[in-house]
Amino acid sequence: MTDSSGGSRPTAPAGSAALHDYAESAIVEDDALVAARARADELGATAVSPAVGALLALLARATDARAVVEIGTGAGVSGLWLLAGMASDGVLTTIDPEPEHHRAARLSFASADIAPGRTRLINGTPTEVLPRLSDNSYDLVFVDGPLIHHPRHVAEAIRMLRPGGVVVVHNATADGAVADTTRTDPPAAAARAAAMLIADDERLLPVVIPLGAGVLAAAKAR
Ligand SMILES: C[S@@+](CC[C@H](N)C(=O)[O-])C[C@H]1O[C@@H](n2cnc3c(N)ncnc32)[C@H](O)[C@@H]1O
Repeated sequence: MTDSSGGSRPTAPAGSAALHDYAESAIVEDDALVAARARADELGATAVSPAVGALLALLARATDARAVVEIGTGAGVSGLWLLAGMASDGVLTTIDPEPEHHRAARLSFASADIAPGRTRLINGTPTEVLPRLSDNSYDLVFVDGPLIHHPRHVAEAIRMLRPGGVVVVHNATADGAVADTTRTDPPAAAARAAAMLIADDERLLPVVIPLGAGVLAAAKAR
């Protein structure tokens, strides 16, 4: 899905906004993703940007992911990207409390010819559902629910990750507020608390990736 055709590929100019634009415009989404993105817009379930999607696929492939948990299904945009990078027999477990979002995601998965057995959609709030998922069992956990719940979701994600697994937190900088010590509002505090849970865990190797709404990724020691 990356445009490697040469002639029409944008060149990378200097400057962080231009670099950001370049990173996003270098990714070309297929028809199923374009349709899923339109469903997400209709529902107001803000989807990951194309570059964040490509990063999810890359991390799924790098971890040879067979068991992935997603917190916040939306209309299935990030799910499609995760499935694109996962092993062909991998299963995506994706959790969302909104039945309408799951209906849209089912359409998105079907229109991309994803076999029904490769997705497990769990309707419920992640704080109720996650404690039922096993410790040390998942290759990748993607956290993309409401920012205010990130600390609880990240704590569960760390517990569920297998050694060598990767946690990916979306909207991790709260639009940059996480670095501004004067910001003590609940979203900024939640983003900071989630980041500290990761920073304070010696088993985790973290990095902040300035793509889309800001991504924090961390690999668990083997
Ligand atoms: C940003 S959207 C997810 C977008 C999706 N990951 C994608 O990129 O296509 C956040 C999702 O979290 C769900 N959500 C709402 N309330 C929630 C809650 N209390 N806990 C977890 N998820 C919730 C929403 O229904 C919404 O679908």
